[in-house]
Amino acid sequence: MANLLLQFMRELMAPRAWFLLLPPLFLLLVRYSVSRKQQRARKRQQLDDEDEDDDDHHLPLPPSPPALPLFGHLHLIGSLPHVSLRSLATKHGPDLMLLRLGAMPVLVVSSPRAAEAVLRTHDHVFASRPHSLVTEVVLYGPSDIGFAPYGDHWRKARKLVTTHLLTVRRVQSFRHAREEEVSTVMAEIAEAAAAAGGGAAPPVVDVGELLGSFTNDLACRAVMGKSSGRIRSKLLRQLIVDTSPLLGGFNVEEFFPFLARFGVLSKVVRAKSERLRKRWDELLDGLIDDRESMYEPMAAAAPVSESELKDEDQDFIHILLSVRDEYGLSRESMKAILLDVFFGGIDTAASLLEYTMIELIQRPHVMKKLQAEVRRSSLPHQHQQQGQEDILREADLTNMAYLRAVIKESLRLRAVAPLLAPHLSMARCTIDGLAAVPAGVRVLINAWAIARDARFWGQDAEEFVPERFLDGGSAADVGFRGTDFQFLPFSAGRRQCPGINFAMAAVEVMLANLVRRFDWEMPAGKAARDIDMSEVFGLVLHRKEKLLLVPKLCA
Ligand code: HEM
Repeated sequence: MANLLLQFMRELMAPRAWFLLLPPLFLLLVRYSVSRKQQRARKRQQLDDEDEDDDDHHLPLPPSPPALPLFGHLHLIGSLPHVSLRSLATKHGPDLMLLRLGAMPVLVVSSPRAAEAVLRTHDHVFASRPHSLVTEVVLYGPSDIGFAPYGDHWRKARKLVTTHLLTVRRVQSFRHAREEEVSTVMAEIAEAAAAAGGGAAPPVVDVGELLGSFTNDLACRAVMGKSSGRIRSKLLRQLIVDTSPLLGGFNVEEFFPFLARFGVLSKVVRAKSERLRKRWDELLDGLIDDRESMYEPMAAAAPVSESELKDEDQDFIHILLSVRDEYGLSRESMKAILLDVFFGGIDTAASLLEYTMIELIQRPHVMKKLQAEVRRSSLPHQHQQQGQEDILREADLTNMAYLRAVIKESLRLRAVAPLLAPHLSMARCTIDGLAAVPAGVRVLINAWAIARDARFWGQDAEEFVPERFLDGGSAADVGFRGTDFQFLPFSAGRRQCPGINFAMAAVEVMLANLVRRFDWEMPAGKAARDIDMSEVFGLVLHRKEKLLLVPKLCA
């Protein structure tokens, strides 16, 4: 896809859609030219009406680049929207910029000051999500947390997740599961590395695949108390990859809701989403049925509250079943929440780990420094359990400041969710006394651009320099928990990611072990600087190519 305009043309060229679209397109063009002026006049009037008693009522809308009729600014957005939006913002709105993608108004936020206004000062106004046919179908309503509009359902579901599923205590209770999974991955890599002896070609490991199965198995153990098995694991990861672009918020039918109203386009999108939902249904119903068949007889014999569940029964499905009545949870809501956990838990952490490995392999001095820290601090043999790989445990990581700095730097430079998730303005709002944002505007916070902006990070903003986060470094006091608006990998405010602890625990222990146990090299004939960094945009950014590296067992 060269850009969104091309994507639009491609949807139109779908064999069944083309002829059916002619009459609505014609009507659309007529309607568009007639109504454009009226719309502008109405909008101006609306702003004036809303603000009769408001000193700010003469505030302008945020700046916009010149637009095309009908398409608005769609033609300016390339296949990596966060990159296009950064270039546009530099020229037209370094803090705030108002675009029109088709018929959809979009506010682009590109500075910490503007991000703070949206995510803290006016959080209550911007805490909703735009409606989309895709989330309506794939996420059952949406009955999940991540895409639900702001309101009672979202509040309840969010409370359930933050007080029952992703608490600090619960995340700690998965420590053994994490360590076991790390141990399994280390054994697999060690086996591959050992196979290289006796003159055989050096083993090449698909690092992305290993990390993907690691985060996948961890999420499965949290959700259902055990790994998913190879086939389910593959199915799950493929489903996530297929869903991510649709949830990224750059879908044609969202730009042209009036086209969708004519039916044809919405039918195409609906059919695509329904196929996806059917695949999710099969998987999630299977998982819930499995656990329900264990839980129901237990609950019938002696009803158990969540606090009475034994540790080994504290998987998410079990907990959801035990609080089902208290929260009035339907089967659909349960599936939607599980989908959020899989979606949030698998791809994001795997992607972060993969990008971190690339940064390390491309910067041997950083890799050496990190290896020195994890190798110095390790006390592996005291912890080794029978039949398990000798790994660094989570308790060994407490004082590893460089490990944390490397992960933070990776979160900064390689934001896995570059535009966070789309927000929606629920009412008209004036920002910083600078500009007025109407109600019903989709809001994209370009966390990727903000985190690479030399105005806030210095001249080396585009460089991978973990030292900036160490004591005495320029960003020593900057954290990712939503109080520093130049660094928002998990966002801030009401919609902030509730999975931070879950993600960070997995990433830290895995990265520490990957670099402690092995030295990593590029396959023969390849140089680290040649790693292909082409990416596919979605809610989570993916690299297109596999990351193949050669592990060498460290003596
Ligand atoms: C490196 C890992 C992760 C990153 C970078 C990340 C990032 C994000 C971001 C940027 C958002 C959107 C915030 C907004 O719209 O303002 C989000 C939302 C969310 N994340 Fe994460 N996430 C990660 C891991 C996880 C994990 C492990 C889980 C669960 C197990 C999770 C569950 C969620 C949920 C449920 C939401 C929706 C929150 C809401 O709308 O109220 N995430 N995450």
